[in-house]
Amino acid sequence: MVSMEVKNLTKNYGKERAVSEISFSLNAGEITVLAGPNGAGKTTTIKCILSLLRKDEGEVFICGKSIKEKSIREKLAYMPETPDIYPYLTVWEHLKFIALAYKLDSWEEKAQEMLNIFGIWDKKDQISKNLSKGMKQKVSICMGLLHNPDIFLIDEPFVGLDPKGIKDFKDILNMLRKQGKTILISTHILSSVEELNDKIIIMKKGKIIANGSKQQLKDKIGGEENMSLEDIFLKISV
Ligand SMILES: Nc1ncnc2c1ncn2[C@@H]1O[C@H](COP(=O)(O)OP(=O)(O)OP(=O)(O)O)[C@@H](O)[C@H]1O
Repeated sequence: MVSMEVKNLTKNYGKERAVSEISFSLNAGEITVLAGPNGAGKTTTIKCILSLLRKDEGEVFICGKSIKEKSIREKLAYMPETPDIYPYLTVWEHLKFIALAYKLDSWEEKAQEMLNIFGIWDKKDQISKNLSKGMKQKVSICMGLLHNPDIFLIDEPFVGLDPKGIKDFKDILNMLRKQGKTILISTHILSSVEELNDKIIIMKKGKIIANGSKQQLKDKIGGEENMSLEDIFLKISV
């Protein structure tokens, strides 16, 4: 089932066209990997979807409804590459902030469970300024999960996480997929999503140059059976 549809999205920075009339859809219960060389337009695309950047043209629909409706935007969670957290709030206050913003009831148990999964429960009263980069990333992930959104847009999720953090986050992504959530992961580290993709979208110079399952992309280039996602990407994008 299609849960998000992007139609003809275009974004210019001044005279430079960063994203050029791209269209794609994301399905519920699937993980889509958004890949592309530096400057391909991946972050611009995600930020336009979230209305963090004003798009020049195009429309985004969530379950058939325009993303312009505020209530629809609450279905989304964004996990940026650089954790967007407040230096003088404690870890727990960040989660409380999300609970207040989304008017959540009985959020504490879930918040505690998530902090435990990521091994940062003992940091709950620490101000975020003093956390390591990976710990900040974990707080940002917990914030994204707390309001139980349906669609996750995630930029470089594994950069900065330690091996256990990566494994825990992969387990969470798999669980969300099983729950029927929609997940878009933008990453350069394709080995990290080798087992974690249903569809791959490859962008280059603001355009989509490939879109399909790993098998479909492999067939497109006549690749060998055991070809890795990284090899497929390099063959298509270079
Ligand atoms: N604020 C900005 N002002 C002007 N140009 C920008 C701005 N942000 C991005 N660009 C340009 O838009 C294009 C797409 O950039 P974008 O950051 O979306 O690419 P990306 O695929 O996310 O790259 P990376 O993998 O390096 O993070 C690039 O040519 C970049 O220089």
